[in-house]
Amino acid sequence: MTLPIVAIVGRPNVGKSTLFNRIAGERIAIVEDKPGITRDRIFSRGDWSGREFHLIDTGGLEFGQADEVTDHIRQQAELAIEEADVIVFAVDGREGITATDEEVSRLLHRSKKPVVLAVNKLDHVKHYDEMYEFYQLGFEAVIPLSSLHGTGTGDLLDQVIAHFPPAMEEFYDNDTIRVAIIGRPNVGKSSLVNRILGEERVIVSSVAGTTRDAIDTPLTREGQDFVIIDTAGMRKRGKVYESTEKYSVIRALRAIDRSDVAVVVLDGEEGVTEQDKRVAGIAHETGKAVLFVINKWDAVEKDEKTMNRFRREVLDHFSFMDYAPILFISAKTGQRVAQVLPMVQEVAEQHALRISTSVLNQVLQDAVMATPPPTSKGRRARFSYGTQVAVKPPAIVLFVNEPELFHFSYIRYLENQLREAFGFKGTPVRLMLRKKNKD
Ligand SMILES: Nc1nc2c(ncn2[C@@H]2O[C@H](COP(=O)(O)OP(=O)(O)OP(=O)(O)O)[C@@H](O)[C@H]2O)c(=O)[nH]1
Ligand SMILES: Nc1nc2c(ncn2[C@@H]2O[C@H](COP(=O)(O)OP(=O)(O)OP(=O)(O)O)[C@@H](O)[C@H]2O)c(=O)[nH]1
Repeated sequence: MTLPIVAIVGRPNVGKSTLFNRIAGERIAIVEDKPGITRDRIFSRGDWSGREFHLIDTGGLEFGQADEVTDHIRQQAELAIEEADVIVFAVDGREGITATDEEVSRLLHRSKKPVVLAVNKLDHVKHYDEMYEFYQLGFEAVIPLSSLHGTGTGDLLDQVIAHFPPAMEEFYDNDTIRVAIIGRPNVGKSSLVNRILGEERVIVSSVAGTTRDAIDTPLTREGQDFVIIDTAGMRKRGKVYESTEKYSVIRALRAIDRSDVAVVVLDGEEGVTEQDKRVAGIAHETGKAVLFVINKWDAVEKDEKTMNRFRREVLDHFSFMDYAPILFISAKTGQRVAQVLPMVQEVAEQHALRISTSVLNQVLQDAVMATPPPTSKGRRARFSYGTQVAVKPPAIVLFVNEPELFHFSYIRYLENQLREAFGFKGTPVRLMLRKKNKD
């Protein structure tokens, strides 16, 4: 399902980042616990009243050609207008309306996108009168709030989700493997898609795109249906933000949401960049199966150690995704491109793997026997049993006596034991601790 995108825009210092952190709050904290994940505090997920969404702080985006502050804000607003489903326009309730606020308002009005005006920095109810002036900007939803204290953000989110488009239906049946080809600009995504479609064993069906902003290509290979979710349809040539690398992350978000498997394309010539980490991190956090494809391998000067060196580089940067297989290919010459779809199929199967409770517990009991859980503060950690509660990705609940006695490193140990026994190649595995009630 495609999650709606909410973008926060506004001039500098009105409190966009503070508001972003407030809304993203808990999730950011959770994510930061995991070592190795880049947290740039520009993209996050939020949820409110059971509706999940992506949140973007456009203030954190860099725009190549912006010299003036107003240029910069205009570009943020344009990006929000293009990409967001709902725009949160933040202003400083203490300073009143500025010329820049008025200019942004005009742009937003012209776009006809739903806008919720967040009148920030009203830390006390007695300041709420300040908000009335902002009705002059012509937006219907005007919400007084304090991002600092967290007051008013609930009312803001009520308004935001009221403007969400209805949940979009997927047309593909459950057996169809949905593949997102993602990566930063110029790594060769389009070239790879074209190569795959040109493969002998692939039958491309002619069904047109099924959602409003992605071009989907359904195909069949040896009886297995796939759909390649291409982000090309979202490309708007000539826009200022086209040149910004972070823009491509927004494109990737949409595609990843709808996929089972994310094929993360890296440039073999250039190596791994921060941007790659951001894109791949999204696939990991959203629980998709992942396959790394190192493209342009034809252009890399190689000796017998090059492949291993690159593999190590990938592992260094993506230590939190060491489950993902790595393929070295050339979209240009076609080298190993024929292995991409079979590998996608393999990780998709692992992503949907269901382990019976009895088999699961044999493995877990053996693991606990071999290395018992730690003792801490004189209390002994005890594991009772585990059960798989979900697939895509596999999620396993571990019932224990005291969840807080189980450290990250021990959970990681159990995960490794499960991977050794069951594979789970290419898929994240979620392990969750629950306190077992005394019986
Ligand atoms: N009193 C008060 N101060 C706030 C509130 N929200 C943000 N601030 C302060 O305003 C300043 C700017 O906040 P930021 O969140 O960095 O603002 P921003 O809009 O992201 O700024 P840029 O990154 O420059 O675009 C900081 O000193 C915040 O602590 C609020 O609700 N009340
Ligand atoms: N040497 C070499 N060049 C490649 C290979 N694959 C793609 N390229 C080149 O890399 C450039 C970018 O390829 P695209 O397929 O357009 O890359 P993309 O990732 O779709 O780029 P965006 O549309 O900007 O997102 C082009 O000049 C391709 O010819 C490859 O396997 N080897």
